[in-house]
Amino acid sequence: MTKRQHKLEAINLDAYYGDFHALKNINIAMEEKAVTAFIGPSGCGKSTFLRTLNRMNDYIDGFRVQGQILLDNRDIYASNVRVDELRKEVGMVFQKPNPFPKTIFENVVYGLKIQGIKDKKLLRETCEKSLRQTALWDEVKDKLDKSALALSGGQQQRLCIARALAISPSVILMDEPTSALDPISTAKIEDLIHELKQYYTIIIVTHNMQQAGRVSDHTAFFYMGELVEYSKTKTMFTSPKNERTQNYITGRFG
Ligand SMILES: Nc1ncnc2c1ncn2[C@@H]1O[C@H](COP(=O)(O)OP(=O)(O)OP(=O)(O)O)[C@@H](O)[C@H]1O
Repeated sequence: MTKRQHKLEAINLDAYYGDFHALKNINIAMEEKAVTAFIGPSGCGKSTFLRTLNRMNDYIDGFRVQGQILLDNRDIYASNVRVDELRKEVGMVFQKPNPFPKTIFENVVYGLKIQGIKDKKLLRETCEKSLRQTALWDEVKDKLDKSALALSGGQQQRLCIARALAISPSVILMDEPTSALDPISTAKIEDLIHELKQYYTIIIVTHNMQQAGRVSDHTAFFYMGELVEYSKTKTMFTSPKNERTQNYITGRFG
């Protein structure tokens, strides 16, 4: 078997909100075309870390990082990196589905249009392909010109994933993508994650340990800004090495 590549890597990464030290010397290498889950109690730094992976925190006043994040071995915080290019490569899906108040079609092709792509055939083809990838095509193909806001919450989240896929990223960051969804919609997104990992590197923040167990290949446990343990998901849930990990996954705190 060929050795799997590391798609993303953090090296001695520290992050601060002003004086507050939110991430402490994080070292982790995340595998290509696999799912990595970030777990840990509220406020431990999962979202902060996820957002450093496409520089989403750049918008926050007083936020700064030290150390490196390598994407395909290139430091994404290097001065010559174009953040708009980075975000094309590293897409993001948020906790609450956030479609724009536009048609389904316009939502999916939004990123392409921003890039100046006007070719109608290309836009239509990309729209269909992305909606098929998120198993939404059959449900919406007859109402592409209807408002995305009329879709159910679960459909809206799959639409947001389709919107992220339309710009051909290689990494998709998901910040608690199912926490606002019912169990059936959650199962659909989990199935989707399973399909998508053939083509994409997926990093997911989740509060739901069963979900981490179901969807991820590797799991990272964070606690108070530190990466406490990182291993294959099976190993983490059957024989965690650290007592804090054990306490967390057995529900003793959280
Ligand atoms: N914009 C901000 N300004 C200042 N501090 C922040 C900001 N965002 C997060 N923090 C702090 O950084 C720490 C980590 O927050 P983060 O949102 O990354 O945690 P989390 O593990 O994702 O939590 P949750 O599971 O509740 O979403 C927390 O102490 C939080 O209060």
